[in-house]
Amino acid sequence: MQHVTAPEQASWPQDASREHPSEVAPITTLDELAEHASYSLVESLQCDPNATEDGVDHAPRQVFSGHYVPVNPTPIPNPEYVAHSKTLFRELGLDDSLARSADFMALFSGDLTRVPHPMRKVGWACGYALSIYGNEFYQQCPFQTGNGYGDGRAVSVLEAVLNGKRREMQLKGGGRTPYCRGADGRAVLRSSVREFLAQEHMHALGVPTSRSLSLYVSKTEQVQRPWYSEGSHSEDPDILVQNPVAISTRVAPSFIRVGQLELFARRARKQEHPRAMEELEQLVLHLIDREYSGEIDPALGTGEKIVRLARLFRGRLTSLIANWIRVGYCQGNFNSDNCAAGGFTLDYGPFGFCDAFDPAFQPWTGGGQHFAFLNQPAAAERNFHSFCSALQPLLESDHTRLKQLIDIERGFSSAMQSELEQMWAAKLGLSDFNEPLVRELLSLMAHTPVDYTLFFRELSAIPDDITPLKNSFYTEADGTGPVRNSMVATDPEGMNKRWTEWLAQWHSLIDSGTGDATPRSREDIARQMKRTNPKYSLREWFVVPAYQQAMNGDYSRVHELQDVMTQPYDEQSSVVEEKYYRLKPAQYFGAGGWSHYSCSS
Ligand SMILES: Nc1ncnc2c1ncn2[C@@H]1O[C@H](COP(=O)(O)OP(=O)(O)OP(=O)(O)O)[C@@H](O)[C@H]1O
Ligand SMILES: [Mg+2]
Repeated sequence: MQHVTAPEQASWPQDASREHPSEVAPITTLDELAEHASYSLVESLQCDPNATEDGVDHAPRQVFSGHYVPVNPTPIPNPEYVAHSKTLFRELGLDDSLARSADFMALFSGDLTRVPHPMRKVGWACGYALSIYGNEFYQQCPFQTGNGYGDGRAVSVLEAVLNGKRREMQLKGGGRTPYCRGADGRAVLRSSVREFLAQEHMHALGVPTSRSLSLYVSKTEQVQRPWYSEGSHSEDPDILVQNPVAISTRVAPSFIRVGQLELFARRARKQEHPRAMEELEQLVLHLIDREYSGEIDPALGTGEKIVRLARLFRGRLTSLIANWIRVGYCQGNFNSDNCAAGGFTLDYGPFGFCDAFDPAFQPWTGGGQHFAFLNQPAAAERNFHSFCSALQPLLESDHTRLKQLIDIERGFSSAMQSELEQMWAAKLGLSDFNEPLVRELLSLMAHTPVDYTLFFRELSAIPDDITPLKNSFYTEADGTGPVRNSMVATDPEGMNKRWTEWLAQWHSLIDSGTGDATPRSREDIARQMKRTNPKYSLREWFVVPAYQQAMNGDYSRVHELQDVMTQPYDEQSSVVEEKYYRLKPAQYFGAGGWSHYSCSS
């Protein structure tokens, strides 16, 4: 797990050599991949007793108990290869040729009928509950009970141990499940391209995340989704568009969400059935096994494991949120059902990367301010509350540990604060957090306004005066976008003065080396800052042309973005720089689909 720690250690890009499989020859066939299949979830957890074995279970219904439902994915017809992640293939020990091979493609476009033994011919979907900003919801369930909510279009198809790590592979858009709530179970190419690119970009940024394995599109099946007409500035979509359906496969140690623990805790609390408490405990122990086995000794008793789990998840979650803010990422809809209990980023639907810095940046119109960019620490705290509440029933008779759990929950905001302070210090090349410096910076950044990514990258060169920083300032005086009412428009001289004063203060801090055991040169500091502040981020206005072209069968832009965005800290070529190291053009501010969206699926 990456932590925002001392600047010397703040080297977020993953060490590629660690990801490379050992000398073992890469897997080139599905038969070889099948040898690694190992289904811990279905083997150790409870199946819905009302489920059919063949997984033909595609209509909305209530699932009252059990951790999973066997579900047969619905393949997309006439699948075509769009992309695969070479980086993840290498980590898993898969040969690139597999991605275009017929049987691999069949499996990861939803056809399990021909998979080799011991792969299972049926996938599985899980139920989960929803809390929005810490408040329990039932309304989203068609039965108003919570029993019909969960993986509505996500179907896991494989668990395998590859290169010594257990991974689950989950189709997104794999058709209807009992949790589909009457919807089509599909994902369109647009949203699939977004999620596919974003997952690998986040990994390259050094932010824990689910990963992208593959992306296939149907050449013949399309579905309708609400969207924006060309040039629309409306908040809500104003037209319906036909979109090809696609299946992307994501990979993680598990897909257990905070909402999933909540579902079982709610049942246990209400004693909905005789095995409810046991099912909650099984799920929690399974989570520990899948996500925390390296840090929690299996020999410990359950109570102690639970306390350690809470402490570890708190550490991962606070580090995750600090990393999101470090790279300008807004999840957009950080409910408990989009919060992975393993502490990594999950569900790239409503997300966006900040262009013009705004603490209230929120690309998803349905998300509200509570899930906005700098409110994410507070949203995470609510999810952590939901997480701890779900563990509580298991400690009811163990007062000492219950008290420890409560203390861990209470400590969230100071743990979060400390992660944020280390993150801001690292972004600024400092060893210590300096509150007035950061406060003034955030105010200046918002009021100027500046481009979040460009600003920190320009600053990373440690300029002598503010001239280079101005490359990151939005200056169009056309009264649109972020410039309206900004300092650039209303008080340019005052703005220059404040920036100059701020820069002088920052210079004096980096040159004084406060907090450093051995003083660092400006070159060292700049190097560290450039590994903390990415040069490239996956802005929506880069992704739109990529999915638009992909909808016409041209995937070259997707591949180009994949390439650029998986080396986000590197300078890259001048061609790349010209194209992707840029301020967002004024016409995209406020444009539906480019700056905001209400439908993310
Ligand atoms: N087209 C669809 N058909 C069936 N269920 C859907 C569809 N779109 C979304 N859902 C379900 O609605 C719920 C909320 O949607 P949300 O946008 O969070 O999900 P998502 O992007 O599909 O999910 P995930 O969190 O799995 O990445 C989820 O439980 C999801 O499975
Ligand atoms: Mg979701």
